[in-house]
Amino acid sequence: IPPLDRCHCNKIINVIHFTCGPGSGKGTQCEKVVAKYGFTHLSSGDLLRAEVSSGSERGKQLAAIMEKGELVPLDTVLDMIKEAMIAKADTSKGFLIDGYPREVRQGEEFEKKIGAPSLLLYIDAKAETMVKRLMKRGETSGRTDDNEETIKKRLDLYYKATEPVIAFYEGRGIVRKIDSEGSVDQVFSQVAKAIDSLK
Ligand SMILES: Nc1nc2c(ncn2[C@@H]2O[C@H](COP(=O)(O)OP(=O)(O)O)[C@@H](O)[C@H]2O)c(=O)[nH]1
Ligand SMILES: Nc1ncnc2c1ncn2[C@@H]1O[C@H](COP(=O)(O)OP(=O)(O)O)[C@@H](O)[C@H]1O
Ligand SMILES: [Mg+2]
Repeated sequence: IPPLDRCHCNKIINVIHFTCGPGSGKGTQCEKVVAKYGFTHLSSGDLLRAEVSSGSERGKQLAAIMEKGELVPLDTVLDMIKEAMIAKADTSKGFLIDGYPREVRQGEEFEKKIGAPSLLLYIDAKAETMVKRLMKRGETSGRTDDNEETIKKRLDLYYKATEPVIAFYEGRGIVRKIDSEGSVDQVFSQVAKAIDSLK
């Protein structure tokens, strides 16, 4: 995929990363942000699951990694996001990148190849809250990674690889920490306040 040419880069406005734990409510909150602000929601997990359901050879390799709760190769997920952003660059009001970065070097690569984020939203949820929500979601999601064993691995990976991302961006003053222990609407009002602070 060609690097983002200058004109596309100029159009990549307002990149907001949603970087928080599995089951913290990223997907739920992104849906509400899209409804209110019209941003383009790109979920790394959804892009990967689409590749898996295409039945491609690459999809099979990705499925094997995802069901173990491990990270897929950086270039794979970054290229998917970049491709999706280029496709929408001309009309997008801003990008909500859900589930990326999941480790510091993903953030660094994103900035090299696409651009710097304006905001990093971090929903702070207790481990037991995330487990409870994912187990509940697993009853209907049909996802191969919403089971007790994989959830535990995803949480371990989150604390080891993803939480350092928050500290990495904290230094730049673009992190907004959201308390997850309220209702979906209470969480969303904090998310909206953080986005409104961008204006
Ligand atoms: N009780 C409760 N459940 C929530 C809340 N936000 C999301 N959920 C549920 O928790 C599960 C995980 O939410 P999701 O948005 O998929 O989180 P993600 O894994 O971070 O993308 C889903 O079943 C949601 O319906 C919340 O604020 N309160
Ligand atoms: N940025 C990423 N880097 C590497 N792997 C990823 C990334 N985003 C998603 N994945 C893979 O897809 C799986 C599901 O991600 P996602 O749908 O964001 O989960 P959730 O919404 O439950 O937090 C992850 O456990 C991981 O295997
Ligand atoms: Mg999600």
